[in-house]
Amino acid sequence: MKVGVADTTFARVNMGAIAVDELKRHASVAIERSTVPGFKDLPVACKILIEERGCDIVIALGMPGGQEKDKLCAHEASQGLMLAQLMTNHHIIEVFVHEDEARDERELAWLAERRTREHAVNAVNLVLRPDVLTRMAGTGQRQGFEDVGPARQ
Ligand SMILES: Cc1nc2c(=O)[nH]c(=O)nc-2n(C[C@H](O)[C@H](O)[C@H](O)CO)c1C
Repeated sequence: MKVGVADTTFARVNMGAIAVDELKRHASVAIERSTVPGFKDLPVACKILIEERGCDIVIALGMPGGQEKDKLCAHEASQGLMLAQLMTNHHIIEVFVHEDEARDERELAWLAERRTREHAVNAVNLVLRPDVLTRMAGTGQRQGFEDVGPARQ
C-alpha cells in the first residue's frame, strides 16, 4: 500500500511531516510526499500522486487563513479535491485546519497535529482495514477536538 501526503508551505504547522511520522508507525505503508505553495495547488498534486506516483490514497493537508478570501479559496480548493477524487476514483482525505478554529498559536499547533494524525490512521484503515471504520459507524468521531459520541435516544 502506498499513501500520498500532499501539504503546503502556506500552513503554519508542518502537517506533512506529522502525517509521515504517523504513517511510519504502520510498517506496511510506503509514502510519497508532495509539497505545494497553497491549498489551491493540492488537487492536481493529489491527482499526480495517484496517477503518476502510484498512491492508493492521498492525505491532502491545508491551512485556510482567517480572512474571508481564505475561506472562499478553501471552499474552491475543497471542490477541486472532490473533483480529483471523482476523476481518479481514489479517496483523497481532506485535512484542513482553519486558523480561526484555534484560540491561539499553541492550540493551532496542537489541533493541526492531532487532526493530521487521526486522519492518517483513517486513511490507512480506509484502504487496509475498512472493517475498522465500519465498526465505528455512527459513533460521532471527530478529528482534532474531542469526539462527540453517538446521539442518545
Ligand atoms: C487567499 C489565499 N488563501 C490561502 C489560504 O488560506 N491557504 C492556502 O493554503 N493558500 C492560500 N492561497 C494560496 C493558493 O492556495 C495558491 O497557492 C496560489 O493561488 C497559487 O496557486 C490564497 C491565494
